[in-house]
Amino acid sequence: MASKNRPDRLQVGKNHSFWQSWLHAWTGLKTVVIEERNMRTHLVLGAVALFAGWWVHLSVNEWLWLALAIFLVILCEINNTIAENLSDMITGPNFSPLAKKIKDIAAGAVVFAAAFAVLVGLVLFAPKVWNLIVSWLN
Ligand SMILES: Nc1ncnc2c1ncn2[C@@H]1O[C@H](COP(=O)(O)OP(=O)(O)OP(=O)(O)O)[C@@H](O)[C@H]1O
Repeated sequence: MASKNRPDRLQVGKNHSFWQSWLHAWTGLKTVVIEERNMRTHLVLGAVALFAGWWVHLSVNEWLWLALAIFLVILCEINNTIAENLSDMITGPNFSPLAKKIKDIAAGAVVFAAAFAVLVGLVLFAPKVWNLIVSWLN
């Protein structure tokens, strides 16, 4: 079947419009959220951090650091999912030392970004929580 006559779900050629590109990107994002438990965990923790930021009245700069930390973790998780799917597509259910290397490194990037997020969280929230505790005690 000619590429441009295929139903959308069988498309293999280039997108025909910005809208179609956007729709496929949106489908990709939904797929990561639906298929990856870790992504849902990151989203919940990110939402908790955003709520905490609203609660302690972060400044504009602090919001930017928090947003950077959340976006980095999500980007790395998306990247991790791409690496997992590519590996699975190539190796299938077989053990492959290269697939292991690729998946472990991609997972390492997520841990690296998560460590940055924890650091940002500590720098932003620890002093404010400490001040709150001190004001409650006095
Ligand atoms: N085909 C394979 N060959 C060798 N090792 C593999 C293979 N598939 C998975 N592994 C190992 O199992 C681990 C987990 O696999 P995979 O990343 O597919 O699962 P996951 O639960 O989605 O991981 P994550 O928690 O990073 O999202 C990999 O990091 C890798 O060490």
